[in-house]
Amino acid sequence: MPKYTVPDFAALRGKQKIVMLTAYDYAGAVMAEAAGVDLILVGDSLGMVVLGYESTVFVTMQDMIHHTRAVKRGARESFIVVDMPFGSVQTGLTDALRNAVHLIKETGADAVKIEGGEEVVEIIRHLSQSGIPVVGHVGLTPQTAVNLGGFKVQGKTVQDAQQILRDAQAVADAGAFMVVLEAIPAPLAQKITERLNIPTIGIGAGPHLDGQVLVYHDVLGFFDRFTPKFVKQYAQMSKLGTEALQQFVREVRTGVFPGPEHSFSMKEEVLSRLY
Ligand SMILES: Nc1nc(=O)c2c([nH]1)NC[C@@H]1CN(c3ccc(C(=O)N[C@@H](CCC(=O)O)C(=O)O)cc3)CN21
Ligand SMILES: CC(C)C(=O)C(=O)O
Ligand SMILES: [Mg+2]
Repeated sequence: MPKYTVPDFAALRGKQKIVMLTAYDYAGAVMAEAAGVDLILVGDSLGMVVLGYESTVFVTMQDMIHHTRAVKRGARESFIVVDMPFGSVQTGLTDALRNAVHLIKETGADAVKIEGGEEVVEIIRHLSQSGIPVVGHVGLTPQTAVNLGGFKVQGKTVQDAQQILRDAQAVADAGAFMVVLEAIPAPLAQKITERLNIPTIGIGAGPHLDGQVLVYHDVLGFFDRFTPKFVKQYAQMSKLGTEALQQFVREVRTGVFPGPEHSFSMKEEVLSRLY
C-alpha cells in the first residue's frame, strides 16, 4: 500500500501543500520518492520529454503501461497517478472503463487522470462509480491543444474563464477526487480552489491552489526545447550532462580513461602461463 490513499489528499487541504511531480522511469521515480513528493504522475508528457514527439497525442496505452511499470518499481511507497492517453477514453464509456482497468491492473497505479471538462463528466462518473479513483484536468488540455490555439494560457476572457469554472465544478461533481488546473490566470485558479471541495493541483496556475505539479525534466533542466514561463529549473541537467559527456569523450580520446582504478589486474603467474 502506498503512503497515502485517496482520502488523505482531501485531509491535506488547508494544512499542507500537496507536491506532485511527474516521473517516467525507474531512476526518476527513485529520486522523486527519495525527495519526498506526495504523489507521482506518470504524465503523457513522456511523449514529449522522453520520446521526443512534438505533442502528447501520439502516446499509446502501451507507452503508458511500459513507463508506469518502471515508475512503480522505483517508487513502491508512492501514490501513483497515470495519464489516460489521447484516444483511450474518446471511443465510449465501455472502452474508457476497460482502458482504465487495464492501466491499473497492468501497472499497479493508484488512480487515472483524464483531460477535459463538461464533455468528459459521464466518463469520470462511470469510472468513479466503478471504483477507479479519477483525477480531472482542466484549463490547458495538451491532448486537444490544437483546438485551443496551441500551448497557450486559457481562460483570459469572461466566457473562457466562466467555462473553465464550470468545467472544474462539473469534474468535481462527477466524482473526481482531485483536479489539475493547467495554464490559467492565478486569480481564476484561486476562485476555482475556493469553490471546489476537492484538492486542486496547479501547473502554471499561480500559488493559490492546494498543490503544485511540474514536469520532472523541467524541474531538473533536462528539457530545453521550450521552457514554459511557469517552470522553475532547480538544476541545469542538460548543460551539466553535456559538459560531463564532453569530458568523457576527451578522456577516452586522450587515454586518460580508463585509469588503473577502473581496470582489472591479473596475477603475473597466470599471465606468464598463457601461450
Ligand atoms: N516539458 C514539458 N513541460 C510541460 O509542462 C508540458 C509539456 N512538456 N508538454 C505537455 C504540456 C504542454 N505544456 C505547455 C507548454 C508550453 C507552454 C507555454 O510556454 N506557454 C506560453 C507560450 C504561449 C505562446 O506561444 O504564446 C504561454 O505564455 O502560455 C504552456 C504549457 C505543459 N505541458
Ligand atoms: C503536466 C501534467 C499535469 C501532465 O498532464 C503531464 O505531465 O502529462
Ligand atoms: Mg498529461
